[in-house]
Amino acid sequence: MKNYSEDASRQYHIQVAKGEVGRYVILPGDPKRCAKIAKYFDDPVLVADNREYVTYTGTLDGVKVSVTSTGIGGPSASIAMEELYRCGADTFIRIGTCGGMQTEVKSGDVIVATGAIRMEGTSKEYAPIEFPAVADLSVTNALVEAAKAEGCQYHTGVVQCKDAFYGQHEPETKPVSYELMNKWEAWKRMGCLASEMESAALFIVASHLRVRAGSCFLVVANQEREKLGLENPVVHDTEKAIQVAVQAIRNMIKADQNK
Ligand SMILES: O=P(O)(O)O[C@H]1O[C@H](CO)[C@@H](O)[C@H]1O
Ligand SMILES: O=c1cc[nH]c(=O)[nH]1
Repeated sequence: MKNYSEDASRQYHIQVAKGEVGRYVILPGDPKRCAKIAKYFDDPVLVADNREYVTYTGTLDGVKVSVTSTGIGGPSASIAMEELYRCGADTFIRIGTCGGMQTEVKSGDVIVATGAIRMEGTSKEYAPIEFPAVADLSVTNALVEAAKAEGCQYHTGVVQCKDAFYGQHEPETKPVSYELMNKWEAWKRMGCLASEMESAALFIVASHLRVRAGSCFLVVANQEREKLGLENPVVHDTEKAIQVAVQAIRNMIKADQNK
């Protein structure tokens, strides 16, 4: 593909060059989360800061690792993964925030996604809707092992992805969100744990590129608990979920070294 970047050695959006990232990359949505994640690396260096894409590279257990923010939604997340892949990355862990959907999913809990509902647009430009958005098994196992080791309250299962954040939170005010309102009940009955915005696109792009991807999230709040009058504080501290993602990368490094 033609590279539109002024500096042709750098990817157009993330402004990273080949070799500047490790094969293991943590993907938060929020660019401000990158510095918090890089603090867990040895010798972290800011590689690039362009648009919503902030990248740091350092090491974990002597192995080169990176963090790149993806911004909000599938379009920018897919760009991050495609360009990071061109720079040498092949193992990705998204660490995000989500809204709980099952009553047992509480604010502050951690979710590890095993798959994602493709109610967003980006993944449909990569694969027919029949192809499932599934997390890589080795990354998912590494995340579960990490969640156990970190001693957090965690859940594993399917998450839902959409493009309209306010379609999730105020569907009754948005006529075209009727489809989402109806399907929301079906997803809940099928056990869908939480809603967020990037994993479906990331899992499908990962399948397309034949790379490994998984996701973990902090549950910020749960609108279903709110509706039932159950306790539902808002939690913003992503530190525990970050620690799970970092430990999962360490687990992946170890597993890959023992192959
Ligand atoms: O906290 P991040 O990683 O951005 O993830 C969630 O938060 C944003 C919406 O507030 C969406 O990107 C959603 O997926
Ligand atoms: O409810 C929520 C919280 C975070 N992110 C989402 O997409 N939804």
